Amino acid sequence: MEKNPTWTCVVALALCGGDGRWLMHRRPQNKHHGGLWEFPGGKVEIGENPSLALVREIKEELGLQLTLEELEPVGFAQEPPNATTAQLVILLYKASWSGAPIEALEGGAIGWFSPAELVAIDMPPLDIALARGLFEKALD
Ligand SMILES: Nc1nc2c([nH]c(=O)n2[C@H]2C[C@H](O)[C@@H](COP(=O)(O)OP(=O)(O)OP(=O)(O)O)O2)c(=O)[nH]1
Repeated sequence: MEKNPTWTCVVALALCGGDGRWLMHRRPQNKHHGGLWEFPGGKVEIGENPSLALVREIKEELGLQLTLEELEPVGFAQEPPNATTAQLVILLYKASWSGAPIEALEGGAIGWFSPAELVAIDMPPLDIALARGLFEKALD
């Protein structure tokens, strides 16, 4: 069996506001995938629980204190195996938000999008698959 021990686990959040729009974060220009819109989140650290990693990332990036109970796993996407770089595996969770306005605390920008708008913005390849899976029923 071929083994790929170098994959990287990323956790990401699909956050739905009270008006049915979803939050996306625009990556700072100087980063990998700079300028593209992504679900907020980040890399899971070695030995870290994925849901706890997402709670940590969202606190750092958006200043929101989510609880584990609020996070619903809704899908995942993974890069094809690749001999030269670590394969990304993204776990997507869903939560709702109707509290105070949110800002991007670590650079970049945030935006709120309807499902139809969200699937049309510029995103990294894995996010296109995640967004389509998330809104499969809504877009039919
Ligand atoms: N947070 C997040 N990252 C994503 C998404 N889609 C996607 O391809 N990625 C990639 C970008 C990054 O390479 C990696 C997440 O790492 P990160 O959010 O901690 O970003 P980072 O700036 O620390 O990563 P990097 O500079 O090392 O690339 O996953 C997404 O929807 N959300």
